[in-house]
Amino acid sequence: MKKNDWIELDIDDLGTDGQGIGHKDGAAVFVDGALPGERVRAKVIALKKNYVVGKLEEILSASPMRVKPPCRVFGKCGGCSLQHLSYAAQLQFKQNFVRNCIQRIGKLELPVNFPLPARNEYRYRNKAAFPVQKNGEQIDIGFYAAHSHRLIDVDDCRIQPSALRIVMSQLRVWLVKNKVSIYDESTHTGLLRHIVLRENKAGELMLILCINGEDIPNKAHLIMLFEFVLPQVKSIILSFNTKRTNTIMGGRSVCIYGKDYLFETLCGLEFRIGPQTFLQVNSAQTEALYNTLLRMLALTKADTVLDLYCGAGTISLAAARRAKRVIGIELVEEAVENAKFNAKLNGIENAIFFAGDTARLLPSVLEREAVSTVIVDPPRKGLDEAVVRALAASGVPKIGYVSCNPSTLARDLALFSELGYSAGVVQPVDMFPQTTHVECVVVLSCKN
Ligand SMILES: C[S@@+](CC[C@H](N)C(=O)[O-])C[C@H]1O[C@@H](n2cnc3c(N)ncnc32)[C@H](O)[C@@H]1O
Repeated sequence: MKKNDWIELDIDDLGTDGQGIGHKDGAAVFVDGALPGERVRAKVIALKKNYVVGKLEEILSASPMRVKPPCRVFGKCGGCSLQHLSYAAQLQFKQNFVRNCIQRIGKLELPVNFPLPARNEYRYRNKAAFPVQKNGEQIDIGFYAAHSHRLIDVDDCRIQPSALRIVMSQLRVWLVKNKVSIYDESTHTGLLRHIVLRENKAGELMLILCINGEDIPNKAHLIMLFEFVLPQVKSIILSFNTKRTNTIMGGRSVCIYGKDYLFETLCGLEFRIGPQTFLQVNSAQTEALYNTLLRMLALTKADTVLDLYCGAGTISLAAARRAKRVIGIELVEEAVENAKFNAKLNGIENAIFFAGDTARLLPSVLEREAVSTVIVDPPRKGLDEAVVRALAASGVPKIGYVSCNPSTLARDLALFSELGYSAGVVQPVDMFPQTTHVECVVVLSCKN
């Protein structure tokens, strides 16, 4: 095979980013947009050391699992990668993906259940974050194309809140009328960098403008555009981010309209959520995730629970109702303030929270407290090795691991297994339909 060759091949697998994988002349060929069970014609566009990249030119025989993607920028935008696959087949893909990670990375043989399906296949996200770029005279607001910083302009996104459309059009009016300058990452000049929208289950919205500066022009006009047209906007925040960084939010923020928080109801509890505070992006499915974890942990009023990476205390407070006592640890101070507030708001008196890095705070907490169960819900990079070693050295009887990345989960389970823990069944929970992402819950028990 050489570049620009036309090839025909059968697709027999899906890659981690949702690309179809077939084989030709002994090489794996990755073809974006092709599905297992299909015969396709592709043009060779790159020959890498271990694989070939083909561009889909024609589907010669289509998979019965193929569906028509509803989004007009599907295939261009780097957001969703599975809109062309039926939802049932997406779930099957996710189960296989988790199983492969556990076997290949973790070298473990664990039962992996079929994923709990999401209640909504579209419009399920409660948070949208869009970069803004100047494109000649036009302002592009949207998503980056896959593996690039090239922006695909969008006026709606099918997995985001439906209010997004109106938010985008009102923002464009304000941007143009007030000649708001747009951030240019190559020169580190210009004001507006990102737009973030959060929505709670009641449909209330928080709009966050991430700016490279200290203020925006004509705030009154911006507020007026939302106050009358979209009264669901309860909060407008400026987040100051003047660093040369890919991080979206800056460390400081100020509320210029309404309140600097939204309330969300999860598992029958109320949570105050600030602009910096992590919240699972699929609120409806978050309840399924937490209920799955709590069912698998089977907490009793004798348990002292340590909830690591606790965010605004959402899991902690749901666990506190079933346990003797809960201790939460979280890096972001605003989230910890919200967690403390949320405990009071819900009349929960058996939960306390500490702000700081888990690896730093963990040893002293484990020494002080007779912890019977630990919950970990780390970011995608998984657990620091020091955290796994500290937990294993403490001999805590039970660990509930919530993971948004099956690869790092498998790596961490392997280390726990070496250090005397055995993992039970892995339960994937689909929080992210139309994408290859999947959340997993697994409970580990100390063997001694
Ligand atoms: C996947 S979220 C889980 C949050 C919470 N359990 C929930 O369900 O909403 C991971 C959390 O870990 C926090 N975090 C990241 N690094 C941390 C660290 N080194 N120590 C403590 N918390 C950290 C993040 O701020 C975030 O709130």
